[in-house]
Amino acid sequence: MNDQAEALRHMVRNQEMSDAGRMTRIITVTSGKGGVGKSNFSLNFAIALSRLGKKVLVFDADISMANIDVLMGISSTYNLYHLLKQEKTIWEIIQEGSQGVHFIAGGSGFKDLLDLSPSQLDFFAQQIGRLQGQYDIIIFDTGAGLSKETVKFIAAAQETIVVTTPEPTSITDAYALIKMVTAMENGVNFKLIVNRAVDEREGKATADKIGLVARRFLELDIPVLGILPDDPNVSKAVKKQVPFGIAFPGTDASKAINEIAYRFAEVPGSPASANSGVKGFLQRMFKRS
Ligand SMILES: Nc1ncnc2c1ncn2[C@@H]1O[C@H](COP(=O)(O)OP(=O)(O)OP(=O)(O)O)[C@@H](O)[C@H]1O
Repeated sequence: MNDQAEALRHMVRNQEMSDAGRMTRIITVTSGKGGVGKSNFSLNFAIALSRLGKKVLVFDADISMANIDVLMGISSTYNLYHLLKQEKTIWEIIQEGSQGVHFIAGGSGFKDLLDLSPSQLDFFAQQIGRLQGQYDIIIFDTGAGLSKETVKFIAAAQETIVVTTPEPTSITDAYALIKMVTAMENGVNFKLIVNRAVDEREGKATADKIGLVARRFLELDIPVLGILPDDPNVSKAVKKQVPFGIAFPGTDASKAINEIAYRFAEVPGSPASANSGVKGFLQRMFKRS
């Protein structure tokens, strides 16, 4: 086991007593179209929440195109692949990233998380179960589009954030994703992030387009969690491999994400029940469909 994993394991164990009652809020971040800024949002949202004193874990659940570690310029020795192969425990694949945010790097090599053998699935569920009470917020950053496993993450999470840009292709794909998930799963709690808006007006118009059709054809209300501006410093930060919230704390995108995190943290998640937290997540993730 590497030193960092050892240190994390001890840290988490030491906190087990005091944190046992923590109710973890589980969020899935997804998008219909690729390249809309989902991973940048997930990571910088986690950093902003961490600055507000929340203990956050980002789980890179994009099995084919994982890149949360790349966005932070951290090379990961162990990742999701090693957990799924039962080679490492959950504590051995959790790493500490920027601003104290913990993360699990995505692994490649698995076509589908749900094509695991029963013993691999058992191990996975048991290891995820160990996260119970350890974090305030766990963010699952999924791949774009609608794979079988993304649907499972969406169905299992308490809240699903759909990221879109104002481009018509992105809007169409975001709505298609919401529509397809709604046809398969009941009661998904969607929220919308409009990324790369040239101004507030364009952001609101984008949200209205999705909100209107969702209300009319799906009878769904999709609240807007926030609007992020198109900001050249985001791309500069990506090239530097430093999250934009850290590389450019005063830039427009950072200010917007801090506000979004503040509002998000203010509003409690669903009330605590047997179905919330990690336990509820696992029950929904592995329920027979
Ligand atoms: N608010 C923004 N302003 C300007 N550029 C942005 C913004 N958000 C994202 N980008 C640009 O879009 C690129 C893609 O972002 P990101 O990798 O987060 O998208 P993604 O949706 O996670 O992609 P994938 O579908 O491949 O997982 C970034 O490298 C950055 O250059």
